[in-house]
Amino acid sequence: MASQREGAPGNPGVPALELRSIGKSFGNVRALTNVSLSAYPGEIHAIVGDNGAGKSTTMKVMCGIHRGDSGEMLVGGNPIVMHDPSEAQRHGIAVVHQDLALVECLDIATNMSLGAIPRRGRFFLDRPRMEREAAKVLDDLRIRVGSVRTQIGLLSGGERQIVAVARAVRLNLPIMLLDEPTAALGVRETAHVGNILRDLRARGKTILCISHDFDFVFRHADRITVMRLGNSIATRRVAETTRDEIVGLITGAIKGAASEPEPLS
Ligand SMILES: Nc1ncnc2c1ncn2[C@@H]1O[C@H](COP(=O)(O)OP(=O)(O)OP(=O)(O)O)[C@@H](O)[C@H]1O
Repeated sequence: MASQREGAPGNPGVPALELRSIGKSFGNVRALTNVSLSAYPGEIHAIVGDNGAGKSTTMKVMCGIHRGDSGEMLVGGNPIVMHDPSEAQRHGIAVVHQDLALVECLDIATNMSLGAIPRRGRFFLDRPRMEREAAKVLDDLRIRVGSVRTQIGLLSGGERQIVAVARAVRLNLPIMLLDEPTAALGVRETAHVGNILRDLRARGKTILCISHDFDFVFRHADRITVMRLGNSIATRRVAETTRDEIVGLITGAIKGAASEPEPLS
């Protein structure tokens, strides 16, 4: 059995989440040919690539929306098969989707509880607890979006994005997947999300994050996996690569190698 020390930040140990040679087609469209990556506890792992490279499809495989046609997914070293996205939480995976998946006509507290609604007895919604828990998570993350009774539809794009991140944080699961978490954010909010992810990393969580935002990736990520034409072609430590190298890998100007460095030295 893996010791606690193995999972600690700075020690490679067992990957929290691993993809091995995942392939996925939609009819005649080969979205993924061969995607392999390993993300470790205490790591922020960015996934980058050009439009259509297969990043979102990879994310959807990792959260149970799609199943690979080939290959394997492992959580904590154990192979898993998800039949439905609702199974992701059971495997310790929280997700922030690109479309945020928030319900506009519901308030912040309810949205933050979706998927894990606090109840009194079997049937009754525990509204006070729901509001208390949502307010505490927002407060802990120093997120100021007004009352938790505010309807999501009244929030700005950036505020919604932050609420979606807070909802995933509230689940307190070991693995967090984020698809373009800073897409709608200004400079200050982007820095805030970066700090939230760093806090989670310090608590030993595994963060996998699709991003086009190189500033964000180079400031916050530990490693970067580059995808190209449905393949994971390279994984680099941020400390040991450059933007030029990553751009070269994305565009094909630099050929990827099969080798994958261990997470942190
Ligand atoms: N449900 C689907 N049905 C058919 N083709 C799909 C489907 N989902 C993705 N694809 C195709 O798979 C390929 C990879 O798409 P994917 O969305 O994973 O790329 P991406 O790297 O996330 O791109 P972007 O940065 O533009 O979001 C594309 O050719 C896309 O058209």
